[in-house]
Amino acid sequence: MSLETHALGWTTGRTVVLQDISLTVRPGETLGLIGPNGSGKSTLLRLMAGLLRPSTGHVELEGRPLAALPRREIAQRIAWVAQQADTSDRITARDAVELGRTPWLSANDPWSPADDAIVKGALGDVGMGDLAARQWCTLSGGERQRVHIARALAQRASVLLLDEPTNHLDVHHQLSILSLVRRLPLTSVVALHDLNHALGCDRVAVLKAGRLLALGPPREILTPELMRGVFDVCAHILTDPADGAPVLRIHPIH
Ligand SMILES: Nc1ncnc2c1ncn2[C@@H]1O[C@H](COP(=O)(O)OP(=O)(O)OP(=O)(O)O)[C@@H](O)[C@H]1O
Repeated sequence: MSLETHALGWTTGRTVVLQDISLTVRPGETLGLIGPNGSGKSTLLRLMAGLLRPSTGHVELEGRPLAALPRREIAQRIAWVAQQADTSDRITARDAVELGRTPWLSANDPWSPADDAIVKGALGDVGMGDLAARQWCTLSGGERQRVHIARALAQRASVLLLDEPTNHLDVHHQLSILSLVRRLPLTSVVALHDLNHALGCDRVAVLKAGRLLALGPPREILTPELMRGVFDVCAHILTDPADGAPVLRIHPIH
């Protein structure tokens, strides 16, 4: 399912946070969203998710304006994993993942064994099957993050929007979650700080000060010049002699 932004902008008070963002997320691709702190990544994701109303421009889902779609349909099509989301409710990990099925339930479509299977599968996909019965408040930050991702997977949406999903995760789970996202037959947009993770995306979009600076395959976009201009670092791509994979070496300019 394609997701497009057309001249999208968001202003709060006198601050222009995002300006003139036009891009197409292609069906099935994983698009990495990168940029320095405060460049507008979360704001762009929230606009794409329909959680914020654009000040200018609009978002289209499969050619239809997001603003014209009913909330329930948006929830069936777009799953969103926030950077930080918490709850003080007394719920288990499984309860949290079951919330992902909400957009699909109705009086005519009550909870069924198929929903149980989807929830179980999603918990297993993020390696949380063994902790399904644990109370939310007893989970570590990384375990909570994995449950959030499982909740989004259980939603069975066609578009997955993730805001720094590797936050709190140990290196094993960072890699397994990102490779899971890449393998899923979904259209995904992932805000990332680790540029080596961005190298694994189909394409990257680079934001700076609320503007889209570049969009394309990571090896073409992440040039030493761009990395210096956007992130104020020296960086170049090396090739791992073991398997030929690209690796970004990053160091300070001075
Ligand atoms: N509600 C708001 N009111 C005022 N300023 C805001 C608001 N929301 C976002 N901003 C500002 O907009 C800018 C972009 O914020 P955003 O969270 O989108 O950036 P980001 O690229 O996701 O940053 P980070 O990498 O630090 O998570 C920041 O300067 C932020 O302070």
